[in-house]
Amino acid sequence: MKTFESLFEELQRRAEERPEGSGTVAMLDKGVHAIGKKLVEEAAESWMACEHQSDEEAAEELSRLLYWAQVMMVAKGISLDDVYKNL
Ligand SMILES: N=c1c2ncn([C@@H]3O[C@H](COP(=O)(O)OP(=O)(O)OP(=O)(O)O)[C@@H](O)[C@H]3O)c2ncn1[C@@H]1O[C@H](COP(=O)(O)O)[C@@H](O)[C@H]1O
Repeated sequence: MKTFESLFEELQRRAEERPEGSGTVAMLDKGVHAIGKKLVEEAAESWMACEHQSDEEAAEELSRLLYWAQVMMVAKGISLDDVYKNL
């Protein structure tokens, strides 16, 4: 199963290798403003799912929120350690 750490490594590899068809690469090219909009959108969808939908749907939305947080980290060059030291 994928973990937070393994997804982050995968996204960093995408940024380095820039494979054809990667949605992550496309969004990294759009930049922080566009990524920020997706981050906020998924945060709102996570909130709504947690209030009004099933636990499974809430978990799905929350997984997307984590993905977009990671895309933002890659875009900004922020490492896992940079984030973890604040936890
Ligand atoms: N975990 C994710 C992931 N979670 C969310 N998303 C993106 O976030 C979007 C949000 O989904 P929604 O259902 O909310 O769709 P939406 O808001 O209607 O989507 P849009 O039409 O606005 O894109 C999805 O369409 C994906 O673009 C993800 N995109 C990629 N990954 C993983 O990231 C890795 C790299 O992916 P690629 O860069 O695409 O190869 C792979 O392991 C993928 O599984």
